[in-house]
Amino acid sequence: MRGNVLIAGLGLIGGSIALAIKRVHPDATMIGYDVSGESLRLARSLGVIDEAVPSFAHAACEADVIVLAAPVAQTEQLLRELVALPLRPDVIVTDVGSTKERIVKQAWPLLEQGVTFIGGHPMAGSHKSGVAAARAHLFENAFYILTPTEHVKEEQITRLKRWLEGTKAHFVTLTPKEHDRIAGVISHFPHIIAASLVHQAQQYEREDELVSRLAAGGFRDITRIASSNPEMWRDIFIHNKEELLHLFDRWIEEMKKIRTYVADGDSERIYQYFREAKQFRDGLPVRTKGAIPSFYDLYVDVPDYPGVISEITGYLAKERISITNIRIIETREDIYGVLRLSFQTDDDRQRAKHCIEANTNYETYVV
Ligand SMILES: NC(=O)c1ccc[n+]([C@@H]2O[C@H](COP(=O)([O-])OP(=O)(O)OC[C@H]3O[C@@H](n4cnc5c(N)ncnc54)[C@H](O)[C@@H]3O)[C@@H](O)[C@H]2O)c1
Ligand SMILES: O=C(O)C(=O)C[C@]1(C(=O)O)C=C[C@@H](O)C=C1
Repeated sequence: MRGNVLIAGLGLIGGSIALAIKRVHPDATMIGYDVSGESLRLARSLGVIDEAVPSFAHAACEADVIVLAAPVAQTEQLLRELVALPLRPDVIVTDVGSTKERIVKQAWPLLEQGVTFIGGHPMAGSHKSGVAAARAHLFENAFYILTPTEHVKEEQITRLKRWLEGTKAHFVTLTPKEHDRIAGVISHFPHIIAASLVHQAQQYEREDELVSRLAAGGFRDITRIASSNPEMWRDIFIHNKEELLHLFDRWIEEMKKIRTYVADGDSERIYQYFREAKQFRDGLPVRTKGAIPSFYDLYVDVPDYPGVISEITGYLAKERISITNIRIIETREDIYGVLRLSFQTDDDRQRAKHCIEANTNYETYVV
């Protein structure tokens, strides 16, 4: 498709959307706007956008598609600005914000003017921020929630999906309320838990500095998202306040329950608690990205000697198999460690498995 696509907010998500659109619509002109001149320059020099503009209003009036990709409070502000502008009559305005009710409410005056606004939320991301972390494939296989109101014609929704087909995401339509309720449980609330675990460790650290030095595997896994952008999460918590307050109450009840089992030394209930959680967690779809991103991981039991990682990566490089991530899991006392290699596709993972098995005696396994 041809046309001017304006991305307002050139961070991780705005940048990734721009790259995804461009790979399927090379004739479209990707125009970028950001309050940060630095992000704008970087987006231009990385080839994420074709043109960088200093004025949102001017570019918005010339755009065929407008993607609002700033933090949610700023997205509301951008929507207020759009209401006062003479936009093209067939423009599609969408956003990528992690909350939907307040944003869609803010878009009402636009909808009343007959402008197409379709709320959106690609349900994948990272704790990293900024355009340097943007990737065209970030949303592959992820759920991409759309929250159109009854004002929006079906053909406009189809047109937006066509623009976004390079994301290779699965589109799902929800009401803004449903969206905020579900996102509250599986995305927003977990971020407060991660941050609170880090606060707890920090308080203990004041008593014993070994705490952070020993913080390994499990703690790092469950708190990864505490490294996310605080500005973005502040705004999400302000937006989704009602759902989150409800979740705090339920969580406190949940903690009281499991606390009682532990206080009573009730081994059966404690076991059941973990078992039921494991069953539900293990049953979640693992090959689709989304709230829980899927990684094509391969685990390798490796002896702990210098050079073992370069030995393995060397074999993979010879067969031109690219690794997206590499990590030694847990510091263990025994002589074997577990190396976790992540790949972009299942095919790469299978090839890597055969390659390592053919060249070494190390055991490999897929979880
Ligand atoms: N990070 C994630 O995992 C994730 C996933 C899905 C959706 N989202 C949503 O996407 C949006 C962007 O998040 P991100 O992770 O890309 O953040 P980011 O920090 O990487 O990028 C945000 C960009 O917006 C710019 N910005 C701020 N105010 C602006 C304004 N008024 N006008 C134009 N640009 C402005 C910033 O300078 C920055 O470059 C947020 O609404 C967030 O809720 C984030
Ligand atoms: O993977 C991460 O780091 C994320 O936090 C991504 C995540 C999520 O909670 O799943 C964060 C916010 C979004 O709105 C969508 C995705």
